[in-house]
Amino acid sequence: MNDILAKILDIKKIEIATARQMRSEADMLREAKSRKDLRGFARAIEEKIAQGKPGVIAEVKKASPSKGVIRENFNPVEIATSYAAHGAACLSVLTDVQFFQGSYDYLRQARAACTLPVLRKDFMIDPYQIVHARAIGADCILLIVAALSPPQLRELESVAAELGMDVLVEVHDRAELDIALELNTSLIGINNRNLRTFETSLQTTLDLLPAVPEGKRVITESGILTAADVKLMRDNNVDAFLVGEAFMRAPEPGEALQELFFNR
Ligand SMILES: O=C(O)c1ccccc1NCC(=O)[C@H](O)[C@H](O)COP(=O)(O)O
Repeated sequence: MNDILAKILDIKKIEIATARQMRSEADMLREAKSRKDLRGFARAIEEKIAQGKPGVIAEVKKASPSKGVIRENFNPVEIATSYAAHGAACLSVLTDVQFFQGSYDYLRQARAACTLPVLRKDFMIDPYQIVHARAIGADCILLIVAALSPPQLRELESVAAELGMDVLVEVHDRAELDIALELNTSLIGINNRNLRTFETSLQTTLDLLPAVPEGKRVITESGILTAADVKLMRDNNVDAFLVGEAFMRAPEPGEALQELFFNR
């Protein structure tokens, strides 16, 4: 495993142990199960695509390991409202504090500001985090194949399913894709960014596409910056996108979304 991912996962283990001491899993589970406000994440993407539009997961991200601070003037409520007004299907909100300057409050605030389903974008390695994700309002969780063994993936997917949540499983190469295809989820995120080198190439999505069977929904992630990038993907029948930086660097993130995806 590469250094940055290993470092992130080591810190997650400490965070989870601390969180468990502060609040028991049983208590968190009660809160998660008491919420009756699930929003269908996969369904929202499919609805956009059924209308002939791209399904855009719009990211709420202040900073990242590869880019440092991306957006100084960071207001999750304004960003979420803007995304919702300009045709996003869903939100992705970074909750990792140390590496992405995210926060649980950002997720709560962004979700409360609109009616879009929300992905908790974090490094999930333990059932506690999934229960916590639902307790703070998330509708979907991310599972990164590079960070988890197949039994862990199955366990975490089943915890999410018990809570009614959707799962986005993320891959970067063919071996990871083969593992992801063993899961139940339809949402296959192909991350164009190599998390070891941070090199980003849309060719990653194009290379893996032929190996994805019917019935799975490919979401191309990372490095979508221009109209030409969107066209390349759509010309290859990729209709779902996860985009952060291109929107976060724009003065008005929702307008940037509309410009990139809908003013064609
Ligand atoms: O972006 C990073 O530096 C990074 C490093 C280590 C693990 C994950 C990382 N990024 C998370 C993402 O997947 C992106 O936030 C997401 O795909 C959006 O990408 P972009 O449109 O390029 O901001």
